[in-house]
Amino acid sequence: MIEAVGLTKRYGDKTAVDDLSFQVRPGAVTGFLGPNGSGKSTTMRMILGLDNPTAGTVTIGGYPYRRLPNAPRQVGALLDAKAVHGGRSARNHLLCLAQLSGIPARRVDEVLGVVGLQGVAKKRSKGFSLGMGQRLGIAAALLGDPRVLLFDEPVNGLDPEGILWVRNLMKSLAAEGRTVFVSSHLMSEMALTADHLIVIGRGRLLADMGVKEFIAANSADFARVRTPDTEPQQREKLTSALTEAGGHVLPEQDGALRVTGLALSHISDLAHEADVRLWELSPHQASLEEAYMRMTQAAVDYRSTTDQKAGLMQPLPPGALPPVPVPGQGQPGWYAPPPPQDGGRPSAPGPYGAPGADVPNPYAQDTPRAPQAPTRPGTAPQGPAAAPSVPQAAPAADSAKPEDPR
Ligand SMILES: Nc1ncnc2c1ncn2[C@@H]1O[C@H](COP(=O)(O)OP(=O)(O)OP(=O)(O)O)[C@@H](O)[C@H]1O
Repeated sequence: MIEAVGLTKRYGDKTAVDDLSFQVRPGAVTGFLGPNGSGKSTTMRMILGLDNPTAGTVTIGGYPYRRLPNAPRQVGALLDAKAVHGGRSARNHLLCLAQLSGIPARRVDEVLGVVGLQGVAKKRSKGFSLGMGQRLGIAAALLGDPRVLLFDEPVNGLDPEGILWVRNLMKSLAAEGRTVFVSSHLMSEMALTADHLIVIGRGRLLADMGVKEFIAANSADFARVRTPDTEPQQREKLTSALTEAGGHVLPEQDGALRVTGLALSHISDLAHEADVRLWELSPHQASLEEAYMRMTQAAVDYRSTTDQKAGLMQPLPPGALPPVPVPGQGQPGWYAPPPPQDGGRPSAPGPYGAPGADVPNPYAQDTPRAPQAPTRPGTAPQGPAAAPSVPQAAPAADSAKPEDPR
C-alpha cells in the first residue's frame, strides 16, 4: 500500500503539492487524475524518493522509498519513457537495470515477451517509436516483479491496440493483488481501467473514491422521455403528471424531456396512468470525462484565451436558465453537464447505474508497430524511475548503426 500523509511540496513560492493525504490499496487499479500542473508527477516523484517533501510523509508498505528494503524488487515505475540510453538496445537497457538491482538476466527476456518487444530486443532504443518506448518503460517497471507499480501516462503514444493491452495489463496486475497507481489524461480510458480514483487540483485532494461513486457524485442521472412529435398536447400532459409526482422536467432541444428525480419505472407508470404514449424512455448518466470536467473546472491552471469552455464559469444573466445539454448533440456553451439536482453536493448513486467494463485477457500482447505520432507533444512519458536513472541520450542521426558499446 502507498500512503501519503499531509504530503506537501513547495518550489519557492509555488506549492506544487498541498497537504495531500491518501492511500493507494493493493488489488485495485487506482487512477490519479488532475489537470496539467496539478502536482501528479511531483507526487509520484516523492513516492519514489526522487524528490523530498517539504512537509508530510509518503510511504510504501510502511517505509519511505529510500528506506524500503530491496526497493527495485518491491516497486516498479514508469515515469519517463525517454529516460533511456538511446545507444543501447532494449535488451541491454533492461540488462543494465537488472544487474544494478540483482535481478537475474532471464527475467529480462520474460518482460520483453510480456511487453511484446522480443522482436526488436536487439535494436537500439533511440530508433523506437513513442509507443515502443512506452513498452520498454513498462518492461523496466515489471523487471523486479514488484508488488507496487506506478505508471505516469502509460498509454501516451500507444495506438488503440496498445491502449487495450495496457488496460488489460493494469487490470491483471491488480487482479494478482498488486498495488497499481496510474495517472492519465484519457478519461475514457480511466473509466475502463480504474476501480478507484484520486483526483487532485492545484496540489490539493479533490476526490478519493470509486469510479462509479465519482461519476454519481459529480453528475446527475436523468431520463430522456419522448412523446409522439405529432401530438404536443401529450407532451404537456406528461410534463404535468411528472411534475405533480415530484419530478424535475426540462425540455431538450429535439423535443424530448429530460427528467430527474423519478425512477424510470415510475415515469413509465405515470405515462400509462395519464394515457400518454412514449416513443422513448431511456436512462442517461454523465461520462467520467463530464464528471471530471465538472469537478476540476475551477482547478484548471492553463486555459486558452480562445477556449469557449472558459465561458462555463461566467455567471448567467438574472433569471436566465443554463443551456440544456442534449445527449449525442454536444452541450452548447457548456464544458460539463449541469450540476447535480441537490445543489452541487455529492449525491447518492442514481437509479440507473453507471456503465462498467470488464475486459479479461491478462498479459495479452501484440507486436510493436511502426512509429506513431505522440499524443502530447513536448511531454515526456516516463521510464524506469524506480530503478536507478539512466541519462537521456542525445538524438542519433542513424538508428541503424551498430549498437553503442557503452
Ligand atoms: N522542479 C520544479 N521546480 C519548480 N516548479 C516545479 C518543479 N516541478 C514541478 N513544478 C511545478 O509544480 C506544479 C506541479 O507540476 P507537476 O509536473 O507535478 O504537475 P502534473 O499534474 O504532473 O502536470 P501534467 O499533467 O502537466 O504532467 C507545476 O506548476 C509545475 O510548474
